[in-house]
Amino acid sequence: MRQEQLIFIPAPGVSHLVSTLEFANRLIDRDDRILITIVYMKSPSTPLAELYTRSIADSQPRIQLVYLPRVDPPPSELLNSPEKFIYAFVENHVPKIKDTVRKIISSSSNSDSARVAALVLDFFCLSMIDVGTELGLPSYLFLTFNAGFLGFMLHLPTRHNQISTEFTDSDPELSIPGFVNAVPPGVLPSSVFNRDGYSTFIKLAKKFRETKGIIVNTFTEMEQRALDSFSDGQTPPVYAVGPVLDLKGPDPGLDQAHRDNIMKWLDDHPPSSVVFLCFGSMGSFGRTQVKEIALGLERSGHRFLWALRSAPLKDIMPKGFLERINGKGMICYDWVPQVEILAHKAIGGFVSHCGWNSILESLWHGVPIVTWPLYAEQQFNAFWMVRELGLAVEMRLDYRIGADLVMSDEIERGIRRVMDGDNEVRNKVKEIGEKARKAVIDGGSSSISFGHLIEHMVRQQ
Ligand SMILES: O=c1ccn([C@@H]2O[C@H](COP(=O)(O)OP(=O)(O)O[C@H]3O[C@H](CO)[C@@H](O)[C@H](O)[C@H]3O)[C@@H](O)[C@H]2O)c(=O)[nH]1
Repeated sequence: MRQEQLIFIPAPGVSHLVSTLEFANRLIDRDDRILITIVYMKSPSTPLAELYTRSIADSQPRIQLVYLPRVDPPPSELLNSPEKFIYAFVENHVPKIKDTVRKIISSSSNSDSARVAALVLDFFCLSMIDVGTELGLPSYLFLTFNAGFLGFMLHLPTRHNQISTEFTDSDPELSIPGFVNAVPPGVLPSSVFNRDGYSTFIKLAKKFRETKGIIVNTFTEMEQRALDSFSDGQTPPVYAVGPVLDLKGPDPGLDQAHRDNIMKWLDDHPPSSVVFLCFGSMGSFGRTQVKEIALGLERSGHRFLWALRSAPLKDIMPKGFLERINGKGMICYDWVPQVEILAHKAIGGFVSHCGWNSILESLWHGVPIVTWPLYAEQQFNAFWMVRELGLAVEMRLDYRIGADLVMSDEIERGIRRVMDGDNEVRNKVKEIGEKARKAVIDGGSSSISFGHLIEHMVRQQ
């Protein structure tokens, strides 16, 4: 049996790795011929991502991890800017590693018993498609975002042909094939309002159609309309293979006592009575916003589990807050086992920044979200879930980190809306969660799509 090697080039953040590595595992489970090489970019700022990637590679002999040598990082003023991060990564970092990646791929020799079949690229690494082309290898995009966002990316070059400058707040709403509603510019990623960020988006968007296929972490039952719009004869085949979730969570080193403490606390509360607040791998707030959240939580009267993810801020909490919430609320200053928490029956709602993994994990467990997007494509995701799919309730759709404060009364209203609101969204979320589980089992839509993808990837040469 000839082995088929796939070379994955993921972005180094944990939230991109979590679905990418789970996808790699599923490919291996599905097909004995497949071997996977992960080309890993070490970064001192992502120790958890490295630990997680190592643990996956250690547990699966058919996944090989190749570390790229460190290169000088892009200037920190670019890396730390939400508008310029994509420009910094794509235009400054990726070019510095291209040669090494080319060498790694070239040295992954083809033989009678094994061949390199394809590259699997993250959105942020899509310009590596040039390396694939030089070496005569097909490239696939593994998109860690949703099909709605894919629709936006595929539409960008059309918009660019008419208006070739970055977006502005006064731009008209966008009409995108496959969308019910026009898209207000306020929900687009902040990078597209910046000249450099916009040019990077256009560059990447043009590459989408050069891929051999686009793999999306979604499922047909949820995003049928958007997915149908890609059968336009111009878009490469799109494979909806999700939800691709690691239900154990991307945190192999998490302290067991911390985990147990949270789970024990949840065990003491009635079903669907606790609202969970967590803002992804990087989301945190300044002191004044933290105080408003505390006030909003208290006024809502609901039990809560709040992943605050910053040093204990006892001095800025409202006076007497920590004593008053005793027993009714739990604040965690550290990473929490989010997937396990969402699976707990005590959780009744989720205040989320709308990262795509968080959304999928929440739907999977039938927990409705109230939207509080912060950066990246999260505003778009909030719009998509609330306005297009009716699968979340709105606190904010277009909030951006560092913008105005979200005041306690708005937070209180948002929490009440998700915890006490009518059951329409909750029921829809439960239903779609069941459909998600069916999609990935044998004969389900994503499982079938997965099969087509493997055929395409390993039989096409
Ligand atoms: O305390 C925590 C915080 C996060 N997580 C997990 O970390 C992942 C976070 O992923 P996601 O919800 O997608 O959020 P981000 O970390 O913000 O993800 C980035 O990557 C996503 C996928 O590409 C994008 O949708 C987001 O906008 C982008 O910010 C999820 O698996 C969470 O379960 C935990 O387990 N515990």
